[in-house]
Amino acid sequence: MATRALLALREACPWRTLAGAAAAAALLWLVAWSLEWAWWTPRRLDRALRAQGLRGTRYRLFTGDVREDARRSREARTKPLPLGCHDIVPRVQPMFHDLVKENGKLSFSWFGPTPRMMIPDPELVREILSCKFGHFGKPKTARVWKLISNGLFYHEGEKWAKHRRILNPAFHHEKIKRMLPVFYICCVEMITRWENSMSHEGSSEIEVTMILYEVLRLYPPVIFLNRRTCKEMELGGIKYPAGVNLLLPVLSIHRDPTIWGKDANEFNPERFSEGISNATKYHTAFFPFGWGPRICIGQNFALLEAKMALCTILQRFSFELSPSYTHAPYTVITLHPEHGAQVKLKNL
Ligand code: HEM
Repeated sequence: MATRALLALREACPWRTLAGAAAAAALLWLVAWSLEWAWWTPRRLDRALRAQGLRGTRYRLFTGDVREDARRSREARTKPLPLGCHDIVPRVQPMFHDLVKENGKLSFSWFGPTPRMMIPDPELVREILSCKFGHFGKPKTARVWKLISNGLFYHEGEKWAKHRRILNPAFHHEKIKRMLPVFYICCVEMITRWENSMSHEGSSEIEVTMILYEVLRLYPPVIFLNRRTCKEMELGGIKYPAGVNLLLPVLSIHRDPTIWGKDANEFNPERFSEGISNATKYHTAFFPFGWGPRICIGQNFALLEAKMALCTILQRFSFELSPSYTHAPYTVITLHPEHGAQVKLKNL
């Protein structure tokens, strides 16, 4: 009776049957895709890494270690560091610090459903960053995450753009086009002033450069670089399957005592007295601007600007840290002081 009624209904409106079948197929596809993305792929990658003797954290469904990482960072940020302490990894990257303590230097954690392998060896870092064929590409943001973030931030972004256009007409592209020649003249003037001051000051550039290098070693603005294997790749005798994130820990390599010596956590610009390549036996142990084909295109500009600023201040003022300064380095995209860096200037 019921079957007959159903058949009668289907005959009356066949498009409903088709729509129902399409919805069921889409649902099935979504379930299969989610299972593959959040469960089977992480399980397969986890097995492949552990089979080669690598150790790491246990995979947690969907989030991996992201929530635990955030919790440890919040906890670490409650405690500032003593003044002059440059051992900042436990505060800035508590999750990676604990990972290495528990599982050794060559270990992995989970960034969502993707394993994130730590590569602490500067020679391997060089191999990864020098690759020109895209086998170790920069990881792309997942499409799902892009959709979510576009949805979340679309209105804010639109408001921000309007605000910029209304309140600050300098952001209009016509204005920027007209500003370019002036910007060019300013740069030429800045370089000429720099060259003149260097011809008078003699060796002071080499002092300032060494200081900047040492600051970039202990406090690199970019504390790690990320790459992703796009196919199975062998590195240091280990086979990494496609889809593994490789974390190149700039901050940890820059202060590793096996590379920099016992004074790795001390501020000693002298170590750069014979240039970067002679500061350690590893050429790529110092890479605040990255390395290889994707090296920072702004590094010379950034260094020149910092040297100019430092030289201009040092010629006119002496300065010391203000008593209100708290040593609390932390990262929001880049590494910087959580409560600012207050200094007291005195006219020379
Ligand atoms: C102290 C200042 C700076 C530091 C520490 C720094 C650091 C870096 C690092 C580590 C990378 C490589 C990222 C990677 O390989 O994944 C990079 C890339 C880049 N930087 Fe900088 N940077 C600085 C200043 C600048 C400035 C002033 C500019 C522009 C004028 C700039 C423009 C770029 C661009 C466009 C890239 C991307 C290059 C590419 O992917 O091919 N940077 N930067």
